[in-house]
Amino acid sequence: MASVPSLSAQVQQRLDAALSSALPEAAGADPLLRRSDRADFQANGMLALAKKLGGNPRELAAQVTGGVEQAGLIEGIEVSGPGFLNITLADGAITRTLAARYADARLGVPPGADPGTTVVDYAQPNVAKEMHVGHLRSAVIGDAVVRMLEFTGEKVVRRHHIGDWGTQFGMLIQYLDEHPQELEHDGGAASGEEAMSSLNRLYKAAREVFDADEEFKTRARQRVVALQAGDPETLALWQRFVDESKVYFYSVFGKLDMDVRDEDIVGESGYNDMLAETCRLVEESGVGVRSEGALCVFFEEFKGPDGKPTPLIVQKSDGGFGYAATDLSAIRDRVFQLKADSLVYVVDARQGLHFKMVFETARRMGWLAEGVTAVQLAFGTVLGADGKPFKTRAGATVRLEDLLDEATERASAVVREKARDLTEAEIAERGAQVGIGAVKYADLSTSAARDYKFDLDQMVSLTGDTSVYLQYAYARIRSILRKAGERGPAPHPELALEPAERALALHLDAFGQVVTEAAQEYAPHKVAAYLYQLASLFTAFYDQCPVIKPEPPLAVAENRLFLSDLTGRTLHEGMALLGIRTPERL
Ligand SMILES: NC(=[NH2+])NCCC[C@H](N)C(=O)O
Repeated sequence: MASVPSLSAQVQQRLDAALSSALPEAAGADPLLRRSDRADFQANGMLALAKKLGGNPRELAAQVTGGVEQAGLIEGIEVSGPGFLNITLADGAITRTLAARYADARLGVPPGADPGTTVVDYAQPNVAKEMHVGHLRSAVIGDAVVRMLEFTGEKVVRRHHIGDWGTQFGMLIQYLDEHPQELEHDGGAASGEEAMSSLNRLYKAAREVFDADEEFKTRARQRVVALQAGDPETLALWQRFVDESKVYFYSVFGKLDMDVRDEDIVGESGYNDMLAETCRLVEESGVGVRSEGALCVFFEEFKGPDGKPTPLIVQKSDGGFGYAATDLSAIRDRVFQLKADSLVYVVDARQGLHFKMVFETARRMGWLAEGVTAVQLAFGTVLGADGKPFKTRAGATVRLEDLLDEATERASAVVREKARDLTEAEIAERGAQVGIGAVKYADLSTSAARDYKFDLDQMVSLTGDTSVYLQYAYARIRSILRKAGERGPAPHPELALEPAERALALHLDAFGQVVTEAAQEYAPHKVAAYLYQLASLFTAFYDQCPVIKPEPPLAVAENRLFLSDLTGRTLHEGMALLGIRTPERL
């Protein structure tokens, strides 16, 4: 079923028609329509237009006003101030539009007009290493971006570009070869925590031998060569590190309630076969030049942290390939094999220079040609309460699993306090949904580029801009609908709307536009801000407009139940786009 145009789209259409018949030369000009508290909508576009055409804005506004078709949609339209149009909608039109929305499973989010293929590079931890809060941000933001894009009809290819290749594996593999029992677990598969702690133990032990024993060092270096040459025995040992790490990754992603699929994990090693070719192309085209043996691309425009222009090193002087060669190869794969027209990299802002140089190199190579965009969705740093990068008291990186477990524990305490008739199992389940939701929402509700403070107390708070507040609003709506008994939700366009009903209804109308914009801009925080406002407007509505007690007339009750139900569904869908659960009861 086709989505119903929003009220603002309907008004826009009538204004466009009036504008082009009043002034054919102004056809297509943007009337700059927005929500307003003075009327329902305000259009400010006449000012700029009059300036451009050299007329009087108030006169132009009056002329357009006279030509707007009002029937069935607009109750009043008047010119105010220097030439604004204030537009009030007919109550019945508002309710009718939302009633059509009610029957639309997409809640007014239009399927993308021209869907393409987007590769989202996110949730990319490193093999044999602990995940940190930066990996959490990439996972949470990337997951929301994927969900939003998919909902708007875009074809999405997920890529978890894990760090699974490089010289550091020589030492680890050699050590494992000499101590094969190190990654063996009694009783089958290890838990994520066990997997990571054995990897940590192994890393430490290997490092110690590596630093103390020259002969081991030599053997470790030979292992790097064997790995790069594709020696089967060496590859098999390497694979054990990858598999062990995946047990750990999956357990963290599982706790985050994220579904990561094996086929989407294409780590650095996945581009190994392309590296030599990538370098050859870069060198032969002249885009890269040899400098002291290394293959470099130079830029006037990008300066390193020291203020001097830094080159992108595609191949080191010893012949080794690094991070950049892999990313350049990944671009070729994504553009030419996966046929992507958009590439999004959800990566820490501190890798900004790397991506600028990689994208510019790919542009010079013609790999990122017209019609293909590449952006880094750069995110800021997670800070501790002290405003410094988030660390434990002892200065160590915080273990992600501990963090998530603590969030769940705290949330369970909040749930238990409020719970009247929940079993322990239910409390644990809700605790996880609330706790993980809180961590995700805190991350998603600030724009990605900004740093934010990791403050669990604030995150699980019932008041303020938190996921718990939104989850409670949802659970409250579900409870109202259950309590309504015989009376059910039904729209009544014949009824006049109270101000709080009207404000809620007009906000509900905007969902499609907000989601479309947020998806296009890779900006989940816009959805979060929308939902917070929705929950706040619902609270005001529920305070001012009785739904169940004192019992309103049947039609009024049904109409309010209808607004409540649509609010609930919108909250549910919006939270789902952020990857956050909305339990039926809390
Ligand atoms: N295509 C990419 N370079 N993606 C980002 C990878 C992030 C890297 N593994 C890290 O932990 O920092």
